[in-house]
Amino acid sequence: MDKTNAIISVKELVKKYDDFTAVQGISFEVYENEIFGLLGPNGAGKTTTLEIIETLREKTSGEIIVDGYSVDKDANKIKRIIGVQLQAAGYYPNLNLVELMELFAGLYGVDVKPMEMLEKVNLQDKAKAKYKALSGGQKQRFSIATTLINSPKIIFLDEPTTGLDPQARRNLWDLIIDIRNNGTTVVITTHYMDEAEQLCDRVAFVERGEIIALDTPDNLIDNLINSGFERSKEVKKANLEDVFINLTGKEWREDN
Ligand SMILES: Nc1ncnc2c1ncn2[C@@H]1O[C@H](COP(=O)(O)OP(=O)(O)OP(=O)(O)O)[C@@H](O)[C@H]1O
Repeated sequence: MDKTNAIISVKELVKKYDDFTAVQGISFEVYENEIFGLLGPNGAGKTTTLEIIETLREKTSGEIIVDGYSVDKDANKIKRIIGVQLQAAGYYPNLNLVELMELFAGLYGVDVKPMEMLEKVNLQDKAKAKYKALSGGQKQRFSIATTLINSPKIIFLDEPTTGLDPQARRNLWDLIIDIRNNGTTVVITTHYMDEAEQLCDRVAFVERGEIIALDTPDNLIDNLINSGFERSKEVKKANLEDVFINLTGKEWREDN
């Protein structure tokens, strides 16, 4: 696995909404086959940046290359090699999961076996269930399965675990790691720092449209400690989430 081959290259990206500059000339690379996290406060510019890379939003200036293709010249080629989560509103609530998979496969013009796609995200038992009858975790897993329909080289996940219980989050982490291990690059945004620490090979912190740090979670934490940082409270060897998982188990559950 060549970790230093850039599959996404963003140079001096600027996005203005009228006179407000949401993205202020950021540059970064995402390496092939890594899980890359975009972190930062609400309104920092993460979704804007992702949607410009996904060719869904126009940039103001800058250069973006995705797997050798420029967003300016080859947006359609980029669309073919990426997977993007749809907003839930895009799912017809009265179709079952197999029917929805067939619909999406038709839209992409690819031939996939719906059951195989559902198996990838452990939803084979829900094949005949309607989307609206799924739990929050199952909905997220289904939407991740739809990103894989066109066998993409890169998938983009915008806050995929927001609102999920601890087990469902961990199941989703395992799933995302599996997807990476099978050769797909993953770009993810999250507001959960424990999640970024567990999941991401590298993270970029975005603040007011600028990248203020970019490194592996380990290096960022070590740098902070080396600068003399100490937590104000002694950290115990377990936290309340460990208690939750210990009490309720961490295996796949019917409803998460
Ligand atoms: N279509 C738009 N028109 C005007 N301003 C916008 C538009 N979309 C986003 N913005 C503004 O751009 C800034 C960045 O928004 P963006 O959604 O990219 O942030 P974010 O980092 O993804 O935030 P969150 O964590 O809340 O999802 C915000 O101030 C937002 O209000």
